[in-house]
Amino acid sequence: MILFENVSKKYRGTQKPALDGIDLKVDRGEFVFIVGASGSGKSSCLRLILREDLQTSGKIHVLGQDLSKISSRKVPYFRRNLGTVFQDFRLLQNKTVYDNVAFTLQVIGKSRGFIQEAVPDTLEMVGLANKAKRFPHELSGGEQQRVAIARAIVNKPAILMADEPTGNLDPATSLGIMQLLRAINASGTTVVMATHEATFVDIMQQRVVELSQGIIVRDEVGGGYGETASIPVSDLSAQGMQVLRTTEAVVRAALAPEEAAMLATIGATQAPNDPDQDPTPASSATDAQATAGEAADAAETSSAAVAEAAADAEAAAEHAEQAENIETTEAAAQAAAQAAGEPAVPQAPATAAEMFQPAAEPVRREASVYAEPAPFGEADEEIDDDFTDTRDAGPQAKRIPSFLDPGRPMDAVRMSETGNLAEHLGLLRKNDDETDVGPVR
Ligand SMILES: Nc1ncnc2c1ncn2[C@@H]1O[C@H](COP(=O)(O)OP(=O)(O)OP(=O)(O)O)[C@@H](O)[C@H]1O
Repeated sequence: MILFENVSKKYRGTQKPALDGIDLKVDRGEFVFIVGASGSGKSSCLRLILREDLQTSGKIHVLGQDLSKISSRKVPYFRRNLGTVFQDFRLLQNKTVYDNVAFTLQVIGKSRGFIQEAVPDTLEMVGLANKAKRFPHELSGGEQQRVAIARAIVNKPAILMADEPTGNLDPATSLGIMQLLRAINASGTTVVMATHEATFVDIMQQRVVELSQGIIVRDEVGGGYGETASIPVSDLSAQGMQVLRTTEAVVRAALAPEEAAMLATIGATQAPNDPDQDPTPASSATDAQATAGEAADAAETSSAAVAEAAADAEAAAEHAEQAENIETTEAAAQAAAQAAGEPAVPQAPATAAEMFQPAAEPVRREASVYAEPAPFGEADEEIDDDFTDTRDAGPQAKRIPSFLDPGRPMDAVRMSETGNLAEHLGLLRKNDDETDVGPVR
């Protein structure tokens, strides 16, 4: 689906290439994080995939097309198959939420009937059905990013590219955005996301491609953010470590209600401990009711874990004033407050059960049904790409995210207390002089 062969990119007037001999293959349905310190080449990589720029050498194929052979005239057609989301949302300020999303379809000449159906469906999916008439300045940052995501997916792209989509958002809001991206991926869309958000990368356990000075230094399935892309561990005080751990504990705990709902849904439809099976909706009204009831029960149970994590985070936040080089204190406290007093994910589109139902059948039928994109040029004969296949057979489409795996223990707070999280994050390593100065988590 995306293939880089020995790709280099050198900008005019620069000494070193931004990308230096990159080989990368992304298959249909994958969720890939691209991580790395600032300036490592993440955005350059995304820009090449989008054909916003051309490589200096090497070959790039996306959706079966050799990008260097697509004429400028055909580039807009090519891009119809790619959705893009950026850190700064890039919404049209003088248009309503509805019109921002509809505009994408109007530009490419979709019929009014199609637009009238697709836009509400997509807004429903991102949880903004009731904000269709609002203008961007009337929305929170998280809501604006949801509009941007709706705009990116309304034309059912094969690939969703996200460049630091949570960069301007607080942890709790970011969590909702990540859940949304995960649901979109679960419906079959390939997601490629450049990010500095170590916590989410660690938790989601998807494929991680790490860049350092334009070179891929790691390509790992189910990886974490990695130390070289993170803060220098040696700089962390004990209190700082505690905050770091607690932040992840809070995020995990905040996920718990949804996990519980997911598990209840899965439990109603498939054998436990079988993460390879796709969750499918309940087969009858009775089943659906039972599932909803179980989800509610499970969510209630898990709220205790949320409260516990919140208390833990508040305690950590008190200590964190002394922690140098750590700016996550406020974020941890915010997440704690969210977890303690409000629904765990205030920006989430709906209840946990509703959130995950679209990832199964309804999404494929409605806003996330990814029809075959219209052809935009001659097919590349060299590459036997799966561009025209149906979308729901991707590897991730059949996979439950690993942290929702019923077989995986999920006592995040306990993990935090016992130091297992630190181990998971690689924070127990001593004398690590390989770390790069990256973003503060
Ligand atoms: N248009 C440009 N002209 C010249 N140099 C550029 C240009 N764009 C990027 N670079 C350089 O290429 C290198 C990689 O930049 P890139 O934006 O891809 O990194 P990044 O990993 O996305 O960084 P960040 O996380 O800060 O966004 C950097 O050294 C940057 O200065």
